[in-house]
Amino acid sequence: MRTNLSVEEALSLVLEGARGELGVEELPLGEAYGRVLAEDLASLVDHPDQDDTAIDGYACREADTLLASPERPVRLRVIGEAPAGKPFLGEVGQGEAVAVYTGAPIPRGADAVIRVEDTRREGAYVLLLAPASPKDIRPKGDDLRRGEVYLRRGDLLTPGRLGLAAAMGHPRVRVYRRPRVGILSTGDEVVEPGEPLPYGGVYNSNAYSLLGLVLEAGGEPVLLGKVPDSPEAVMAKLEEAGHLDLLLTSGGVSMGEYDVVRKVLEEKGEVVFWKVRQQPGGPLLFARLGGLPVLGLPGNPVSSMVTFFLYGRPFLFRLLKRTEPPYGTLKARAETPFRGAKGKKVFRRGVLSLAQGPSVRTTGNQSSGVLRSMAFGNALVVLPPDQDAREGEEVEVIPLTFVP
Ligand SMILES: Nc1nc2c(c(=O)[nH]1)N[C@H]1C(S)=C(S)[C@@H](COP(=O)(O)OP(=O)(O)OC[C@H]3O[C@@H](n4cnc5c(N)ncnc54)[C@H](O)[C@@H]3O)O[C@H]1N2
Ligand code: MOO
Ligand SMILES: [Mg+2]
Repeated sequence: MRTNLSVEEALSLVLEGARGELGVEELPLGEAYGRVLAEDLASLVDHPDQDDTAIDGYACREADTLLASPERPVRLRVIGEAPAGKPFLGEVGQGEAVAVYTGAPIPRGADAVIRVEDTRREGAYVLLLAPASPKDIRPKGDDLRRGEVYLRRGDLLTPGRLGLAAAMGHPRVRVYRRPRVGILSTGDEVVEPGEPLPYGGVYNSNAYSLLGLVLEAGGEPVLLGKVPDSPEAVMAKLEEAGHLDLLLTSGGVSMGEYDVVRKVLEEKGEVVFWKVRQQPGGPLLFARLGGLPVLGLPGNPVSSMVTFFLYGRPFLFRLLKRTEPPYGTLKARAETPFRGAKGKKVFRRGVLSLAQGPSVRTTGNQSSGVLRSMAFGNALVVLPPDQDAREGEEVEVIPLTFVP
């Protein structure tokens, strides 16, 4: 078993463990929001499928209208109407115009449009008070070209991309099955919210913060409840989790006598590594139990969240072949000092603001037992080993919501 790894070594070992092919399912667009494409999508159509008008007005020949002005309007005969969806199928000749409505194809023979505000209707004629122009014509294929690929395998179906799949003409899409992620809390002291809190007890916050993080990463959380610090109970749960794509345990991976998760995995499974030179999350463990990858997250509420975010999220992104990285980093000005740690890479919790150019301030109490820092912080401030950051200095920040 390897121990005291750098963050980078630990992450590469976790990613090596993200093997295996997720299944694929085909869903109607209405059920595919937030899923990850398992196929490239090419457009079935040009969009717009014809040159069309961006404005309500009249389509005509530009050459007829060059001298039009309020003082000397140009008079054209209106030969038809083209509401969007009811194209005008005739041809526009010299001295003629067709009333067109936004989105309607430009009739044959016309090469310019004028907005209705710059015209005056007189019975079967229209007076143009200004020249017509091609600038308000949206050319065919301006958005999409038939046969061209716009969405790729691994793309997350965001609102715009779900709409784009529809604009391309796809009623159904093939997406990856959501990776199933078991969440198991451990510890005699852990109690479900709703139960009375015994002396020395703690409510099971890890299960729920991890549930949220798993959903955010595109996984399907499977709550496995909690087990007391008993090897048999832990082993039974590990077997129950055998068919999942990843198991997250929280607690029981530090030095204590009662840290059964580590002991069971050392005996029954293969521990890939234990302990990373980071804070929070130092006692992180990564193991395999048969085909089941297990991330043994530290029990402290901040540690379990930060270690899942830094290792579990990339693991799931790898399984989902995501085309975007699991998180980005950006430089920001430290508005408050941030303390580093000896020999460890540190992830302090901060509040990042982009308003006055990226700047970040501490959430306050940085104890890894203070979950508030993850409830009200929106970023991790990354400090290299043995380095502090003074106020005003530039620091590296990982936003907890993706900002490229
Ligand atoms: N002598 C040493 N002691 C500790 C070390 C060390 O290096 N030497 N490491 C510390 C660090 S760092 C961390 S992180 C913790 C991690 O320990 P465990 O993974 O064994 O976590 P537990 O001891 O089981 O619990 C830690 C803490 O978190 C609370 N907890 C546990 N599960 C939950 C849950 N589901 N929901 C909410 N809170 C939970 C638990 O009550 C403890 O307070 O070890 C340090 N010790
Ligand atoms: O690893 Mo711990 O998360 O610093 O308490
Ligand atoms: Mg412990």
